[in-house]
Amino acid sequence: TRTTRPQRLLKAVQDRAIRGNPKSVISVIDHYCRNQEWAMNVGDEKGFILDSVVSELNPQTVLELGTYCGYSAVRIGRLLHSGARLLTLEFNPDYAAVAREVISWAGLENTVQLVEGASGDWIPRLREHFGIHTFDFIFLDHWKEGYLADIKLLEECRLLRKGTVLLADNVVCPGAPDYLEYVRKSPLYDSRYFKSHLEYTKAEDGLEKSVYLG
Ligand SMILES: CCc1ncnc2c1ncn2[C@@H]1O[C@H](/C=C/CNC(=O)c2cc(-c3ccc(F)cc3)cc(O)c2O)[C@@H](O)[C@H]1O
Ligand SMILES: [Mg+2]
Repeated sequence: TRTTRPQRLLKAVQDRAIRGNPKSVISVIDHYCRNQEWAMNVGDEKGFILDSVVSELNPQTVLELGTYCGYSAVRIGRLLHSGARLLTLEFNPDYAAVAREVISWAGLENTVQLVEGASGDWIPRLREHFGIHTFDFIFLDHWKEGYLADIKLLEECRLLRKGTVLLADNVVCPGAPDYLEYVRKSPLYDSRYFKSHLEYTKAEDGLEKSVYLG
């Protein structure tokens, strides 16, 4: 049977990237997705904005919603300092299997932990299961209609603290209108839009950065 898109992306990483070198894993995926087969990674242009937010914050505890092939987990994980941890949630077992390989090829298996399952099931259990108190940084890149429910659940579970930064991908394309309205109207957040482009294309897209005011 045919391979899947994520499996073909993984093969490109294994064939072309240098083991243990996150930078080469990132550039191989970007080159492959720009020149051979598009995939819904945050990509290099929005990825540069993601890098600057993470580098400025220097977070110790990070949560990612929606691992897919692990591109943004590698992007974020490579910037974390020793002792810092990224938990990434992915409910599709096939995507999770590919992402584990990509994360391992980048040599980030001790920094990035992939947890298989639905965000709504796992968020209420993160404290007791992983000893997490609160998150410093959260990257939202899963189903766009799930963003709003998950940010409210994170509030309810008290996993946000004064200054927690949430960064949401695709707030223009495909769009997350209910999430945008919420974070921009709520007095709990200080929100701003970083205009960019949809990965590997000229279409507009952007990231919404929201700081929880607590
Ligand atoms: C149940 C909660 C829950 N819990 C845990 N994991 C979950 C989950 N819900 C989903 N997942 C996983 O997350 C990833 C989904 C990501 C969804 N992303 C886009 O749809 C998207 C689309 C475009 C675009 C496509 C086509 C265009 F023409 C334009 C733009 C561009 C982008 O950057 C995009 O991120 C997959 O791995 C899911 O298995
Ligand atoms: Mg995305």
